[in-house]
Amino acid sequence: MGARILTDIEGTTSSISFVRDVLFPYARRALPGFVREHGDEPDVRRWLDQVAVENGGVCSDDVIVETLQGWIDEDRKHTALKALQGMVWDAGYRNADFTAPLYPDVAPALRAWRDAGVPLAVYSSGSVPAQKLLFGHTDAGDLTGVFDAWFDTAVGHKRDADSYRRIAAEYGGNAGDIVFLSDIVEELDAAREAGMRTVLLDRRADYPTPRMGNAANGHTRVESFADVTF
Ligand SMILES: CSCCC(=O)C(=O)COP(=O)(O)O
Ligand SMILES: [Mg+2]
Repeated sequence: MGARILTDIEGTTSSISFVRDVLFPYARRALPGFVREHGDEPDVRRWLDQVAVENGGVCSDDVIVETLQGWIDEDRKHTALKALQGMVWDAGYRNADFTAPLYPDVAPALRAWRDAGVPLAVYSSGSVPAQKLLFGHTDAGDLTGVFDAWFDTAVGHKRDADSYRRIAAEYGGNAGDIVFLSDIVEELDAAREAGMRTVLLDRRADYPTPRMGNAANGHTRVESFADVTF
């Protein structure tokens, strides 16, 4: 079987600043109103209840919202936060409050790989619905159709090799056929431990100092999707 691509989002297909300076502040601002309006819906309540449990049990929605806002400030990759953020961003994309900028090399490469028959998948800490929203509203159009599979922290955390083993089992093929693209060395280390091939995206806009030598920890290093080979 040939190569299969698995890509991260933040720092890999889209800038860190889009996620930190646009998406996270939007979610932070919109969360109180969202919880007031939708907090009784079972699909929302179950995530709010998980946050309450982490807070030691029963607590008010105001406390839950403050907890979630604190987690946003810490960039915590908690599955409940990520699920709720995705629901909040839905309104932002639908109202055209923002679109998702991709690095300019990303859409052409994804389309070319797709046209060449290379399977494509996403693995992000953002929930699968949030991933689909982002790729459905990029500045290069709706790219959801290029992807064959989507993975989030339901398979486990991104620095844990077992997450990549689960992805390999679900995505199909051998782990060694999967090429994981990410800006985070610790994620690439975990993917390599699971047998995947790895490519470090080292984008100047996100990482002003090039990560050469030890800083790349043996992972193939590129600055653009145009330079990814497999
Ligand atoms: C699905 S877009 C939002 C990305 C996000 O919430 C996040 O935490 C970024 O994580 P990634 O694993 O893509 O670096
Ligand atoms: Mg990333």
